[in-house]
Amino acid sequence: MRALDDKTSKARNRRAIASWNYESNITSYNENVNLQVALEVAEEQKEYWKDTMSYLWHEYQDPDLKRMFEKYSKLGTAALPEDLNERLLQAVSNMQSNYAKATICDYNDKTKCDLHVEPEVTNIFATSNNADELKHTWLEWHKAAGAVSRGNFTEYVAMYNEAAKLNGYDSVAEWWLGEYEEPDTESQFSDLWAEIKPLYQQIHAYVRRLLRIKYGEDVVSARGPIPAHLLGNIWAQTWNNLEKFSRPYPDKPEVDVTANLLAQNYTALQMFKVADEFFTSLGLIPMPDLFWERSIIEKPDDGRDLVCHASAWDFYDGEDFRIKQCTVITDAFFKTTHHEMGHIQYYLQYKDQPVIYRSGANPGFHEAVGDVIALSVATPKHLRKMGLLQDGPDDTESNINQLYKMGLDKIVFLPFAYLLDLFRYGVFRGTTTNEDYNCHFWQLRDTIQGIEPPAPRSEDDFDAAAKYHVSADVEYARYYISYIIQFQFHQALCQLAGEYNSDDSSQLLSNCDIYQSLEAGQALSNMLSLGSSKPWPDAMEVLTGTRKMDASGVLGYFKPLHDWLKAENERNGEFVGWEPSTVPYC
Ligand SMILES: C=C(C[SeH])C(=O)N1CCC[C@H]1C(=O)O
Ligand SMILES: [Zn+2]
Repeated sequence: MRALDDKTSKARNRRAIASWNYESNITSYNENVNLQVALEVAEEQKEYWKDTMSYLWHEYQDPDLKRMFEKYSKLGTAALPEDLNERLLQAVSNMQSNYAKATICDYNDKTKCDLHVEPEVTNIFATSNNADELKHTWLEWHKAAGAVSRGNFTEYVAMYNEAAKLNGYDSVAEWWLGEYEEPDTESQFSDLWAEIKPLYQQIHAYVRRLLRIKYGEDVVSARGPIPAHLLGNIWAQTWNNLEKFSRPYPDKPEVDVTANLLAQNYTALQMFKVADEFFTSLGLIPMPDLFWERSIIEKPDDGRDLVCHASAWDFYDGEDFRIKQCTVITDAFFKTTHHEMGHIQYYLQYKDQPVIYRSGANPGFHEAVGDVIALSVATPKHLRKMGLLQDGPDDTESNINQLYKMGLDKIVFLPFAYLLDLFRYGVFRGTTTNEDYNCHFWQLRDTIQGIEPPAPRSEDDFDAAAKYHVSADVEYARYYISYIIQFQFHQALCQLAGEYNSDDSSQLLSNCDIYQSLEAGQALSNMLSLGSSKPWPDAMEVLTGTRKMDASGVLGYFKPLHDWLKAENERNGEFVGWEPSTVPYC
């Protein structure tokens, strides 16, 4: 096992270096080297795999050894014959490169056609109140980043499904769901959504009313879905840019730190240093020197093409861990910095595990670590401690405003994250074919998320690929699960930090800040250091004492807001829920 571990560590290290070089500087040379290294490593893995499978590991009694062999037995895409693996890698590389290089023309200045999704398109959606500008930008981005990738996506699905079958799965859908290691994972996901949906419908109805007032009845209907281009985000996945004009108590101060970050001349490096200090205040591991030397934390200004979408990297040598993000000094990026640093902390916590166990207990765990920390950072109490928020009232109205701001990020995100992989499960299983990609995508957006496209859509479009993770082959249920379990983790950590007691209604979970709690830090470390060496319920139990992913955390956290929204929607006679869209999209 030791020898296999070393070989696997070196192989993964080689792959990570080639991928990093390509994604941080997209040239045809770097793209080809990345492809070649991936193919070479796949051939090496095939050799190790034949040798590993020569052992009668199914008979082993030692559960740990058996778990390791079980994980090694999944060869992944390396199971493909080399020519099919090359086609798969090329298809993903084409989509990823297209997404990274995609640019559109500005609405106001038709000669300015160098707008990327980060930072320009993101900034337009954060600041514009011009429905026509937003519609133009939405349509242009979905054409440049989505429709173009339809052919490569179809090739990717075919090759990836071949690999799934060679790994013993009916399709990639079962492979992705298999990463959660429970036979009823798919119904667990659906049951969780059924519990959360009523809360989402309330915030959806409240926001739709205010958008109707702002843009008028003929743009935002009273009983229909909300047009996707009016929600402050190019994918309509989080709506926090609507907080300014829609918070429940507008006369109470807004809780957005962007202005203060800028006023205090925060740099990207300072945001990273502040995030690092929160983790070390819990007794967790500081970012190593190599991290500060090799990370890319701002968009390079040398005109290169690169993948700007934030990412955290493990180079599987126990020393080299990096973040790559095109940081902009905003409230949103302050959160993203903590999110990415949560990945690095997890890598550091399990770096002494066998390589095969150096991953999250399940994919949702990895996405939850940084967000759990950010739940404490985002409290007015903590932001004031950091001098990022003026002193202000700590009354019920302010708490509702705070919960609303959090809800525009966390509640709103859940149906989006859930449907993105419902869509791809259908594609991988063949119930959605390339004749109805866009029709089925918008049926899910309409029925589950209650949003509609700003203009008619057809199969000349392919809007799903305009989302990074679809173009870059990144599974997305991990975020859906993260946004549920992070509240279970937060509750456990807050109790350990003495910041929350379920019997004491005066201590709100949404006002808990675990900063400097060594007890909380130790409990978190005890869970993270396991990596994927144990089934995720064991890891969950170490921190929370429970073995289930359940919605009680998120529903408990937002209960005061849920009650307020119900009363407010009733008071306004607002229709809760939505009728099917009348915009043609099939
Ligand atoms: C920040 C990352 C890198 Se793992 C990310 O992709 N996230 C974090 C929130 C959800 C998802 C997204 O941006 O769509
Ligand atoms: Zn992440």
